[in-house]
Amino acid sequence: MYGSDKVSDDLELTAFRRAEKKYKLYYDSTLKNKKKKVPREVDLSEVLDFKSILQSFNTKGQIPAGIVTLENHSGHRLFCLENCPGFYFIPGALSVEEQCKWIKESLISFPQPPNRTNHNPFYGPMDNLFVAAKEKKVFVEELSSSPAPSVDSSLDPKRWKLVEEQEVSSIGKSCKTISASVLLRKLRWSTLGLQFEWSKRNYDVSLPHNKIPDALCGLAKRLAAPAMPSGEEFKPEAAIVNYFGLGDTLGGHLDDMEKDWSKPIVSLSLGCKAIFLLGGKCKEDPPVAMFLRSGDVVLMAGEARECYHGVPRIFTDEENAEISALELHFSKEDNCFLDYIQTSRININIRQVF
Ligand SMILES: O=C(O)CCC(=O)C(=O)O
Ligand SMILES: [Fe+2]
Repeated sequence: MYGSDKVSDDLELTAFRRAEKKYKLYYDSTLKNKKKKVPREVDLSEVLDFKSILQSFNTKGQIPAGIVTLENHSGHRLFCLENCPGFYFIPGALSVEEQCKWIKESLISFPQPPNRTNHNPFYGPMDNLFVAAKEKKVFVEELSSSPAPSVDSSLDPKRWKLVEEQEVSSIGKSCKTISASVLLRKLRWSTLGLQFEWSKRNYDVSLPHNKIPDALCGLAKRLAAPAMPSGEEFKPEAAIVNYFGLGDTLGGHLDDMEKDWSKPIVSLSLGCKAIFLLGGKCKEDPPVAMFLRSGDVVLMAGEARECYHGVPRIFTDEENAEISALELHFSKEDNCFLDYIQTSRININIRQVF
């Protein structure tokens, strides 16, 4: 494509789409670097950095124009944007211990049935994916003529059996196999509490579900408090856990399937640093880009719930991922968590549905 065509093509895109393109991971393929993929350089100078805003507020009492700050009951500093009422950013709201706890839960217990994941339609409800990946197990398709009825009626009735790596060679070549570690890498979401049905873009209350775990419920209630209508307590009824690997993005969208938009969405960031885009009520409005680091929390309530938002980029390189505290913590534990989080980001967003 000629340069001039590219410019006019870009002008036809919405401002939100242009920002997504600006920050997305692309690789430069120069002749010299045919073998090694080199990420294209991106100008990050316009990305809001609440960590440094917090630092300069704490040291010099300075705050950039258009940003206001307040303190919550646990002494955390919150930042709001003057032109986006209902948006709150709490840098470093979660301690390293809390971050590690929620990373582990996101990998071990949140993808467990009856919670559903992006793997359900193909593989059916899947137990202990993380442990299976750690033990290098392999899923083998069972070629049964009378498959057991599955919990989720939309599922492909094929059933998958977990076997040890060594057993694979003794299984007929006609059976499909896939290693648990590949499936763990391909885990993109799990849903907790009331189950969100992506195909219908709605909650399907008839699907079996567990309540949001008490500890997550308590955390969400505490974090949500500053964004709640006065005198009301947040009721966490559903959560979506997003798993991002290098190159994964979350396109611009609105979360509009909950009944009462005065209630916030409580969004926790874990693992590698990301860029978050907060746009306006239409995609033509230019979005604000900001960094989301492990431990940051975002609340979106009221008008902010009507704003397009998305995640065009995560950073997994040593300099930009900013996960050294997590690495230190996990290096004393199981290597599997360390391996996973070094190239991943997890987002848990908690919602009141009714
Ligand atoms: O990953 C994030 O920070 C945002 C997630 C989000 O917007 C969503 O799941 O609706
Ligand atoms: Fe969202």
